[in-house]
Amino acid sequence: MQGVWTPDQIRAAEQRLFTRTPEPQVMRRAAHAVSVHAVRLLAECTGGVAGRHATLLVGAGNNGGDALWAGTFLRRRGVGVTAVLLAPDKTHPAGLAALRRAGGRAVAADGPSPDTSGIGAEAADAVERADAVIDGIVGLSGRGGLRPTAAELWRRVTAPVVAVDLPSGVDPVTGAVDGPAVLADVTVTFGGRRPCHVLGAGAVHSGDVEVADIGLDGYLPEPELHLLDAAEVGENWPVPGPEDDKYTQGVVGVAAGSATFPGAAVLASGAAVQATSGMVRYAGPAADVVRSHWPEVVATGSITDAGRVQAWAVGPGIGTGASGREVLLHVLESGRPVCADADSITLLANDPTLWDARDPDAPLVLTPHAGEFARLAGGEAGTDRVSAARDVAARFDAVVLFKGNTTVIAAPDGRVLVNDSRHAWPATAGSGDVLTGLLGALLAGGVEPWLACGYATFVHSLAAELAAGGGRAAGGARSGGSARGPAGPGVAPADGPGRGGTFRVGAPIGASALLAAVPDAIRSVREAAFRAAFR
Ligand SMILES: NC(=O)C1=CN([C@@H]2O[C@H](COP(=O)(O)OP(=O)(O)OC[C@H]3O[C@@H](n4cnc5c(N)ncnc54)[C@H](O)[C@@H]3O)[C@@H](O)[C@H]2O)[C@@H](O)CC1
Ligand SMILES: [K+]
Repeated sequence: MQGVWTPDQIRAAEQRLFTRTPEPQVMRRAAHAVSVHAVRLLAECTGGVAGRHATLLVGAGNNGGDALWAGTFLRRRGVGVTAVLLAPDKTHPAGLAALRRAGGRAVAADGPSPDTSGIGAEAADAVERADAVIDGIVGLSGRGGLRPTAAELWRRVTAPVVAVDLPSGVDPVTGAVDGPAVLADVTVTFGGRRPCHVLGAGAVHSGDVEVADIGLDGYLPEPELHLLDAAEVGENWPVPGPEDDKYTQGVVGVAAGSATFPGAAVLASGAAVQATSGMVRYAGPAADVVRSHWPEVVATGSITDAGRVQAWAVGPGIGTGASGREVLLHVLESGRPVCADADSITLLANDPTLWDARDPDAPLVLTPHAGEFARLAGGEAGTDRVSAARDVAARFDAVVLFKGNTTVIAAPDGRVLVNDSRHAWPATAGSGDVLTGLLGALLAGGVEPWLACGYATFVHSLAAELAAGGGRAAGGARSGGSARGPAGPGVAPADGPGRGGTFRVGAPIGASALLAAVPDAIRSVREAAFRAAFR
């Protein structure tokens, strides 16, 4: 599992590090890592390094200092470097002196300009003609969107971008973007990811995040957030062992759908079938339809005849009336782990007496989207979705999987996992029903609920991407080093509506296609685990 630390945690760790290693030395280490990635990007995007030109956007603080030192290292590789200074009076003095000594040039951002932008002609030229841009406008101390001069410079950037620490203009803590902000191809950060690299729009603006070692390891506390990787998901996805039969792997019960709306039942049951080799039971009015789609499901018309299960997935399409309430009550009283989604969340939010039916020892997972979350919480989540999810998890003693482009998974004890899918392919009707089925299967397989949410979300998101045939591409950032491709000198990036990963190839999918891709997604994470084990 990878960690994510808040700016305050990072700053405190840096202060402890500085008692052993002088601050300028740490900065040079950070800057060297930035220069390494800038060299890589230059080589990939222009086919060369020496003789190319990098432009540094330099703000008032240490983030600008990092950029200036990175420029100094680039000079040693024969790269022409121009620093555009946004606050000439406050520019990091040692960094600026070092760049000048190395033969780099510095120009003020504002100055006599041929237009009304206020950007000096030299600065405009340096930005527009750059082969690569290094964003050192603002880092951990950033607040709000880019200020006007920085925004005007950014508007002129067409070259690939390496952001220092984080893309300027993105809120370091929440990842929110509420003004102009840099869209980076690569963000080089130090010691560990910050929340803005994985939350909300910040995850997209960061592009590929590279974590450089600056010696912080021994000084960092428990991370604020956690991220899963494919290998970890694959290693822990339950598959049958030599001693297993259909019962020992855990039987999952699905209570979803209605006679008039059987789709949710088909999708949730199908997801459970694809996720587990054990047994799936379905109970509800869509039993015939479920059976016809998934003959392996043991389906019955009534929740009271469902038989024994090790976990329940309940809610999609059950309705918020009396029959839905009966189903939910039965499931909550079963004493089994429950994944409660969709209508069951609305039922719980509307009728607090339902909580009394719950066996306090049985884990409960709630999987709200924004509207359901607001109903549960009694108000909108706002921009700090992590704190909001943590509060609701503690309040209801449940694991809360708060859906969104970044899914936030909070446990009642305060642990938080995030899944920064950086694509929105799962935003399609019925995709939540698939997630519910996956989660039910993992809970029935005995996976710890917080992790089960993380594994299910990871596979769900990957299945959507595989089904869509997605990946970032033309006009956008590199994806696995491929999107911009190894273009020759002078080859412009392909046209596209965005930079920094905002444009994606692939085609929209429906939930059935997502569901069909689940086995491929599981196969892919298991392969990642296999490769990691033999690395
Ligand atoms: N403490 C250290 O020595 C180290 C810090 N590092 C770098 O230092 C950075 C933090 O440096 P600082 O604390 O000096 O602050 P920053 O460089 O993040 O910010 C500098 C100033 O920019 C201004 N600013 C805030 N929001 C802005 C916006 N939206 N647009 C334009 N200007 C804005 C503020 O006046 C702020 O004080 C980190 O992000 C990292 O890049 C690294 O060198 C590692 C070591
Ligand atoms: K930056």
